[in-house]
Formats: sequence, structure tokens, C-alpha cells
Amino acid sequence: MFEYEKDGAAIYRESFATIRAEADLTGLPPDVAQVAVRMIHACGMTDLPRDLGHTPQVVARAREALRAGAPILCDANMVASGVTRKRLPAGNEVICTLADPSVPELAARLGTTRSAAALELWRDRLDGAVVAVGNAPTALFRLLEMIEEGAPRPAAVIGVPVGFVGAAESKDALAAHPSGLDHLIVRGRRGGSAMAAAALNAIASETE
Ligand SMILES: C/C1=C2N=C(/C=C3N=C(/C(C)=C4\N[C@@](C)([C@@H]5N=C1[C@](C)(CCC(=O)O)[C@H]5CC(=O)O)[C@@](C)(CC(=O)O)[C@@H]4CCC(=O)O)[C@@](C)(CC(=O)O)[C@@H]\3CCC(=O)O)C(C)(C)[C@@H]/2CCC(=O)O
Repeated sequence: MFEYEKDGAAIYRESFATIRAEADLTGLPPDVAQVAVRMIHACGMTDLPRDLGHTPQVVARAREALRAGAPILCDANMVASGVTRKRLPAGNEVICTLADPSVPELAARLGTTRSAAALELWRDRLDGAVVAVGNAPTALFRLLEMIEEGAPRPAAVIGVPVGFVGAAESKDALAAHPSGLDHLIVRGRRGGSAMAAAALNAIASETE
């Protein structure tokens, strides 16, 4: 037999108290700090704030968009699955086009990954949407290319792809992009679908 906490609410209380005690949130505006706490909760890394990059209005813009009914466009089904539907303020659609039957052929034709090709199916939903990239660096690069080509602008981008090939570079590209898209990033290799979903969940329903 093991001695361990079995009360879900108590686990959450202890978790968030530990994060608040260990993480240095002092450089972050209150709304970004709330989102950071949930992202840390999803990954266990209390030093995450040092790698966060954000525009001043990103959380406010994303919240406004969700309250107005904007869809959430996700690069991976793992991100979409992590969004707690009951937190969403307007029954928002959560969309991932990666599994659309047209995507493999599209990727082959465009000479890119399925993750990047799947964004072609976002075009008519992009205007004012909340975009969350938690897995695929190529999806984030492609989003920026599409914006440069004249695609509609999303309200905000949660850009936290993970990994060793292109992840850091794609997030740096978002932060430096001349379009000035409102964004939240984790600089460097760290990121992931769980972090992206946690950020969306915090944006959707944390109190201000
Ligand atoms: C290069 C890719 C990387 N994938 C990573 C990490 C994870 N990916 C998982 C899974 C299940 C999926 N990854 C795909 C998105 C797949 N992964 C890629 C691609 C080859 C290219 C993406 C890119 O570089 O931008 C990509 C396939 C594609 O053609 O786009 C996935 C679609 C593959 C598949 O199963 O079909 C799939 C996503 C499914 C979904 O949710 O919709 C992992 C769970 C790994 C695993 O299977 O063990 C893991 C999840 C990480 C996370 O938190 O999201 C990396 C590390 C991001 C890597 C890119 C960079 C690198 O350094 O290699």
C-alpha cells in the first residue's frame, strides 16, 4: 500500500501552491502569469517563465476573440483534445484539419509536412481565430508564410511547437514577424501539445 493524495481538489491546490512558490512570475503581466502557471502545471518546469515571450495584449485579444465566438485552430489533434470544452465561453469550435483525407496528397503536392499542408484548410476560418501550434514547427512557419501571402490574420497565436528541428527558429520567426501578430511563445526547444492546450484552457476561463 502507498500513502498518496487521493483528493483531486487537494492535488490541484498543492500543485498550484508549489508553482506559485517556485516559479518567478515577477516579470509577467498578471494575465500572462495566470497562463504561465497553467502551462507550468502541464509540464512540471517551474523555470518556464524565463523562456516565455509575449505581446502585451495577447491574452486579452485571445479572450476577446473566444468570447466573440472565434474558432480555435490547432496544428495537432493532441492540442485539440486537450481543450476543456466546458471552459469555452461561446461553445467555440476547436478545429484540427490534420486528419482531413485531402491532407496527405496536399502535403505531397506542396512538398511539405502534413502538419503544414493542413493549414491550407484553415484559410476560410483564420480571420480573427485563435491559433494554437503545440507540435509542428513547420505549421508555425507555414502560418507566417500564409500571412505574408495575404491570408487573413488570426486574433492571437499560441506558438509553442516543441523539438530540435525548427522549433526554436519558428518561434523566433513569429516573435520577430513584421505582421506583429499577437503571440505567446516559449523560446527554444521546449513546448508541446499539452502546454498549448493548457494555455488555451487558461485563456478560456481563468478569472482576470
Ligand atoms: C517532425 C515531427 C515531430 N514530432 C514531434 C513530437 C511528437 N509528435 C507526436 C505525434 C503523435 C505526431 N507528430 C506529427 C505532427 C508528426 N511529427 C513530426 C512531423 C513528421 C513533422 C512536423 C514538423 O516538423 O513540423 C509530423 C507529421 C507531418 O507530416 O506533419 C504527427 C501528425 C505524426 C503522425 O502520427 O501522423 C502526430 C500528431 C498527431 C495529432 O495529434 O494530430 C508525438 C506524440 C511523438 C510520438 O508519436 O511519439 C510527439 C508529441 C509532442 C507534442 O507535445 O505535441 C516533434 C518533436 C515536435 C518533431 C518536430 C521537431 C523535431 O525536433 O524532430
